[in-house]
Amino acid sequence: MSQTDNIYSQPLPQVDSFRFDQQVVQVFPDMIKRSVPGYEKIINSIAMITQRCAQDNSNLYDLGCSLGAATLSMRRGLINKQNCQIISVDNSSAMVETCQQYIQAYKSDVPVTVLQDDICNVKIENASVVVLNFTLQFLTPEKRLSLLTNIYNGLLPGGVLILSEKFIFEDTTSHQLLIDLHLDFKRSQGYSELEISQKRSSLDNVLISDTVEQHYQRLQQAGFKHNELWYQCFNFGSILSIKD
Ligand SMILES: Nc1ncnc2c1ncn2[C@@H]1O[C@H](C[S@+](CC[C@H]([NH3+])C(=O)[O-])CC(=O)[O-])[C@@H](O)[C@H]1O
Ligand SMILES: O=C(O)C(=O)Cc1ccccc1
Repeated sequence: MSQTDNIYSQPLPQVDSFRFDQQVVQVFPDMIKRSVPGYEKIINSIAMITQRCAQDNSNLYDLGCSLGAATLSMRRGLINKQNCQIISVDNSSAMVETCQQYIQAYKSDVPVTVLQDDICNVKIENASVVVLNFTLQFLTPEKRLSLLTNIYNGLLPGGVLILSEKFIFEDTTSHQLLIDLHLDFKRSQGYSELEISQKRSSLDNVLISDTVEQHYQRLQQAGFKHNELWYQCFNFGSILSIKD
């Protein structure tokens, strides 16, 4: 299945900006598991949140689905729900192609549609669960509020948004320690100093993090009144937002 991520293991003459291309697709499950502390916990919890929050006759969205890990988790949470469908969206053609294969590999009665599109162009409608699992951070900051507003407007009463992100922290002492702990996590997963530093420069200006407070503010501006951090490990975490 997935290969070991060694994309940044050799010195590169020039480190290009990070892209979700075919090379990344080939190692993606390994890369994300070894780079994001708590990733598997969040993926597994998405099934539990879905089981409790999905509504009969509704749509569920996985925005920035990559290879569909969150889609498959949502689908596992949909047992005993009637007439639900999942719409999974990613703008990387390489991701979408392989995602289709992953989804088809597991049999299920729940229909899944995988779309190659910018998530900013997708109309969210009749939604009970929307997942943004480490995707919002890759959108230019100016586009973030309108996406969240679109999601809020497309959610049914009682519908939820699961928003997972890499955070920054206003308190510089806490910020530095949590960043260092993330680097320790990557070292513990077998990444070398060279891999860590080349990956970091490839993500410069590509992955733009906000503070938890900035997320709360933006979610409130979008209309969400109930926003709570339900999981955090170092500088990675996930917010659950509920529409009244
Ligand atoms: N504007 C956009 N429109 C559509 N897709 C986008 C856009 N910008 C970025 N993406 C896509 O968002 C995904 C982010 S990865 C999500 C992991 C997944 N959710 C997981 O639960 O495994 C997170 C990470 O690698 O840290 C990539 O597949 C991009 O192509
Ligand atoms: O690798 C990192 O340092 C990250 O911040 C997380 C990540 C994981 C997978 C793709 C891009 C970023």
